Amino acid sequence: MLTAYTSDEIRTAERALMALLPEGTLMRRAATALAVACVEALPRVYGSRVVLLVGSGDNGGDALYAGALLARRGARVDAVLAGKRVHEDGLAELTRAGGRRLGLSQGTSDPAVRALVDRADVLVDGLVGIGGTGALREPYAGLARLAAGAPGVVVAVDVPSGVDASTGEVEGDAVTAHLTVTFGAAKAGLLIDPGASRVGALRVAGIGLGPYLPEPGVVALTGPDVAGRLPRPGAESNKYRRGVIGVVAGSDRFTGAAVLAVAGAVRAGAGLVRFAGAAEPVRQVRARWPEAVTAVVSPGEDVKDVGRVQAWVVGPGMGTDDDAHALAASALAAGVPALVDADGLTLAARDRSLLRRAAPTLITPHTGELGRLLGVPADEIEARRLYYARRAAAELGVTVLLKGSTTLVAEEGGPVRVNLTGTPWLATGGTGDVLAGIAGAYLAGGLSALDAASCAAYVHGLAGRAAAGGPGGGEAPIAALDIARELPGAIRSLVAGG
Ligand SMILES: NC(=O)C1=CN([C@@H]2O[C@H](COP(=O)(O)OP(=O)(O)OC[C@H]3O[C@@H](n4cnc5c(N)ncnc54)[C@H](O)[C@@H]3O)[C@@H](O)[C@H]2O)[C@@H](O)CC1
Ligand SMILES: [K+]
Repeated sequence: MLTAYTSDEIRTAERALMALLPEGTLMRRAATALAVACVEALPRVYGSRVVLLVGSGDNGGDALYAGALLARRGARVDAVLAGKRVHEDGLAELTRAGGRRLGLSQGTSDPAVRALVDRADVLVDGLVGIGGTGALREPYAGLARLAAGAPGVVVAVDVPSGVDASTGEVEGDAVTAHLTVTFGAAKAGLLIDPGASRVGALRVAGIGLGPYLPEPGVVALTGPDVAGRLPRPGAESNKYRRGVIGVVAGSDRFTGAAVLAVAGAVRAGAGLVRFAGAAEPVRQVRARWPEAVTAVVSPGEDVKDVGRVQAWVVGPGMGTDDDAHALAASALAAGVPALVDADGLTLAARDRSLLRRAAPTLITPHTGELGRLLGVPADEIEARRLYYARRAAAELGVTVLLKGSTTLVAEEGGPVRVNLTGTPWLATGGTGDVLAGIAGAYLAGGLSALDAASCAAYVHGLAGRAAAGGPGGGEAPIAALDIARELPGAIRSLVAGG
């Protein structure tokens, strides 16, 4: 499991470790790791051009010491000093190694600065790290904008400047890096969008913090973590033991959501899928998925009559009228785990009592749906994903899988799980319905809501990548059913450790 921390947690651990080491040891460790990363990013060090954007704190100090190491190996190193202060020992070290310095007396539009940035093979962002607060101020903001047009490799020191290391929030301008070398442990903000998309490749450089770190507030499951959690049939299994999932989805107007949710459930390995809905989606599910047991439910009928179910998925494409409400309410009245998605969430935004259940409840909103549930604009949720995922879990008393650029799974009192698989091509209609089916199958298979949600997001992301990828490399658009098709292969390779 990958663990990630806030700036304060990192600082506390650093202080504890620093107290035991000679002064400057940690910075030298950090700078060495940074220099190694720069060396690896360059075709050759000797004669290459390295430009350091140096802020006034220790983040700038790291850049200066790393610059000194690169200068000693024959790189031409220029430091652009952006702050009112500078790490004096670091600057002295760079100067001794033959590096040069440039002030910003003429501001960030200084042609000399622009020329340096334009010709840099590697641009090192040492403006701010975990000491950054709020939006980048000038002249740092101007340098971040300049870095955006840099033709060379942009390497961020600890954190891309402008990204909140604790949350991933980005208030103003921020550096977009090709590579981020972060020290001691991952920071939560490097894993969560919008910050995560500024990070590029992430390298965690050990500096010995491990024993001093607290329980993490943010974690990410790795392949083996997911493989070890997935329900797997044993010799004693039968379809009922493996988990019967009930799906309430689709309507006479929207039939595709029903087919897709059932596809996810079947392909994720549910023992049995029971589908309950209006006549037209039932017809379509039957035609596409003969494995599913279907029942037409007329308005006013109770879904409990369709047979035994170990977890319900309620919502995709079911509509939001009174009949849909009654149907959702009858499924959610069951004392088994339930997943509420899509139209089910719109219904719950109007009538929160739908989510007040004794059995585990997992909701799978995108930012718009969560916005309606919490009464907050969607773009506000997009900007502060970690905060709102946690808040929703606490306020609604449910497990929350917040979909989007980085999927988060939050439950009150525990660390938030970030999903690291996926591809931007997944942002297309119907993929959420497949995800609901997968997570529902895992709930029915006995996983907790937290594990069902995070394992489903992981395999859904893997299958999405497989669907988008081709034999020649690169990625192409995908359709939601492609994800269901790729699920068995994705799960097979995951379980095999591939
Ligand atoms: N503490 C330690 O033991 C270690 C720290 N290291 C480095 O030290 C960094 C933290 O150093 P600092 O605590 O000095 O903090 P930073 O260097 O991250 O930033 C603080 C400086 O940036 C300015 N600043 C903050 N927010 C700003 C904004 N929005 N716009 C413009 N300027 C802003 C502050 O006025 C202050 O001068 C880490 O990220 C890491 O790079 C590493 O050397 C490893 C060891
Ligand atoms: K930085």
